[in-house]
Amino acid sequence: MSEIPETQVYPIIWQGDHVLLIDQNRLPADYTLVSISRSEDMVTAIKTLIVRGAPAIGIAAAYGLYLGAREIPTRDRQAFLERLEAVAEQLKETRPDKANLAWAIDRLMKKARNTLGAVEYLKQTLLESAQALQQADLQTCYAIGHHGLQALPSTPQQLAVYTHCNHGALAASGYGTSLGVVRAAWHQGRLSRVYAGETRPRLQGARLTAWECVQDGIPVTIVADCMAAHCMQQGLVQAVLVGADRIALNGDTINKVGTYGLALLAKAHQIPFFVAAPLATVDSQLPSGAAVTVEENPAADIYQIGETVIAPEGASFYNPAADVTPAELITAIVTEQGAIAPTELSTLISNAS
Ligand SMILES: CSC[C@@H](O)[C@@H](O)C(=O)COP(=O)(O)O
Repeated sequence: MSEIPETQVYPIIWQGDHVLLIDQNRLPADYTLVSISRSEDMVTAIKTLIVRGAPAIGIAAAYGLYLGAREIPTRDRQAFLERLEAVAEQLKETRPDKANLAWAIDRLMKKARNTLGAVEYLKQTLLESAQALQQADLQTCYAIGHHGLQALPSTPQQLAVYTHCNHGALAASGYGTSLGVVRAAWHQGRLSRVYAGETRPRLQGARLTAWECVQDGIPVTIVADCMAAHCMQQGLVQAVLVGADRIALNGDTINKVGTYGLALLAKAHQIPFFVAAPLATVDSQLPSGAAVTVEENPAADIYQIGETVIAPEGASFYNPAADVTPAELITAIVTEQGAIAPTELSTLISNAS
């Protein structure tokens, strides 16, 4: 693997007895750290998108579980595990679309149940497990960056890529999934520019992806979402890179609303469309995306921008958080184990488990 450049952005920082989160709602205007000492505050931070992006949410929730465990006074192991289960459920309900959330919580709960010893020891084990998860995710992001770089079209020598939402360092433990591929390409001289779709309504592309690119000196052009087709038609981009909230076993991918439209456009313009995500984002209980229902976000996201109302009274609003991209529109899914065709995913998962 080529040398891994350092990234300066770590959205979740364990500070000895509490967690610091970069407040992603305030970027890029303000770089503010929010201190989280209680599980309940982590629940709020995830629900309000202070921390966001599927892998980052998984890690934040893992720390949230430890913070919740710390608050449980009993020394009785069974009673402790029962109360911990309730904390786990509360965390899992925060943003259920994100596969990494249940994945992380289930892993820690299994660890707690299978660890022998006193309650205090279980608590310490939960903290160490959350930290290990965070470290492993960073390595995963580096591996995704490496494999994604190999999967990019070999010509032209320098590519411009189109991205949607934010799947960068801010959305993981650092470095990023799809934006990890961007970083790897940039450091290998294979990237000319990122076209960051602004990603209405919450503007994660304009606010967060563009901010990360600027921090790293990566040339970035922000476009409104409605300009994607035009950019492709004009030959401005040679690949589309997105992340994933959840991937079904057949490769159907649930991600920020707008992803499906981009996949259709990429196919129409014969541009490769890559999904980059850790295997933790694959839901082994989900055979396909056919029956998936997605979260809906508040109507206010649509009828106002900041504090300004932009829509007439009397209109109604529809604000799905995500959409489903059928596997046949995806050129490759880039995981920490390599870039594969969506049809190869179920075999990879059964070999990994
Ligand atoms: C590496 S993050 C992958 C996805 O979670 C990402 O693409 C995305 O859609 C994030 O949505 P968000 O609603 O901002 O959490």
